Amino acid sequence: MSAHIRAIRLVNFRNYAGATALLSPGLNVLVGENAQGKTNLLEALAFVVSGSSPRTPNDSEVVRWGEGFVRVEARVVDGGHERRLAVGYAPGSRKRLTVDGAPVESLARYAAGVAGVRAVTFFPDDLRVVKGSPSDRRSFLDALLSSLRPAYARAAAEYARAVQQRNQLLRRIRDGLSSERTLATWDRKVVELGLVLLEGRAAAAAPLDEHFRASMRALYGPQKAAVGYSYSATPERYAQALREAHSADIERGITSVGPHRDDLRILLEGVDLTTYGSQGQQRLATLALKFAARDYIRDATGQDPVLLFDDVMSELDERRRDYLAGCFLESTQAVISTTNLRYFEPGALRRARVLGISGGSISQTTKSGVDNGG
Ligand SMILES: Nc1ncnc2c1ncn2[C@@H]1O[C@H](COP(=O)(O)OP(=O)(O)OP(=O)(O)O)[C@@H](O)[C@H]1O
Repeated sequence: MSAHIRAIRLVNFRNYAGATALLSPGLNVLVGENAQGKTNLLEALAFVVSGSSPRTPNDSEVVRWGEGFVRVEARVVDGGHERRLAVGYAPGSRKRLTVDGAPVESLARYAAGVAGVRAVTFFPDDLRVVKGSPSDRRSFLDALLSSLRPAYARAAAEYARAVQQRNQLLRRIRDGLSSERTLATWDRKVVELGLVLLEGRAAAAAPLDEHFRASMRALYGPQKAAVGYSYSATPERYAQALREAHSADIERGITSVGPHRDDLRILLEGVDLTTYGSQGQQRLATLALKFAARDYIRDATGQDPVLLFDDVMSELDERRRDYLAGCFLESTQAVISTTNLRYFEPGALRRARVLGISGGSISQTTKSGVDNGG
């Protein structure tokens, strides 16, 4: 069986001064009124599993206002084995990541599942993956691939820096401060790193498409859905395309070709959902992409990631809600927030662990069903 989170402790995490929650395998429901801390608890679960927040690149934001540090601990059960994870951060110092008390020096390694557990998250902002800009879709792909391979995460970070430096050089050439001959060195570096990204993304494209189609069939309907990678230059043509763009790039002062210009196209019956999708279609396609990510991780690792989904039920019709509740119940572990328990049918709730969230505290309600959790 795949790993699941048995318990989490939050200290100074957003609106939580100090709180503990026990979780079960299968479905866990966080219920509470608006602005009580449901989203923050889901974020804390992702924070302790991956070492950073999926909602903000700025760690200081998760530190409770007026406090000097944040700490989140979790106990993860993997087969018969239990691991203790902890992420601590004080603004101005390095983030501290530990597994069973031993420091993990590299965030990329921690994020790529060193602790034996991964998460797929859904926050309302994630609708951007479908309706937002190409960079939102690239971030989705990069986060997924980084959660599987620290080498990919490192290449993505180095590639972004290399492109920035190349752009600076382009502007210097344009302003007559450097010679065009100096570009060749940067082209080589950019291509070397860019190819790591292109090859990783290309290898993921077909399985993601297959999983996305299957999820859309179940969530949306029989219409043909597809997700496809759209290149500014294919891996084979990349180096040449970069060379051919030299004079245009110098004129504009930006690198116009490479994985930082690519996109993921999300289609339903051939129609681009980014441009033409209805709200409901965009929402279901976002969810289907998240399930596709789950399936991709499962194929790659043999382990089910934990699903952390914020307020997914409210905008869906009853049939789709019931279908989703079934998926969550069958997951290794799903933690789902809601303002209203009526979005779950009674049979599903009986098999779920329900946690009440109010004003930054968590009340543990009992769970009749799969196990008694603790
Ligand atoms: N760093 C922080 N320190 C203290 N409080 C914070 C911090 N960041 C956010 N908050 C507060 O936490 C509260 C709870 O937010 P959260 O998004 O978790 O609510 P929620 O229960 O998911 O509500 P909703 O149902 O409206 O989405 C908000 O009032 C927010 O202002």
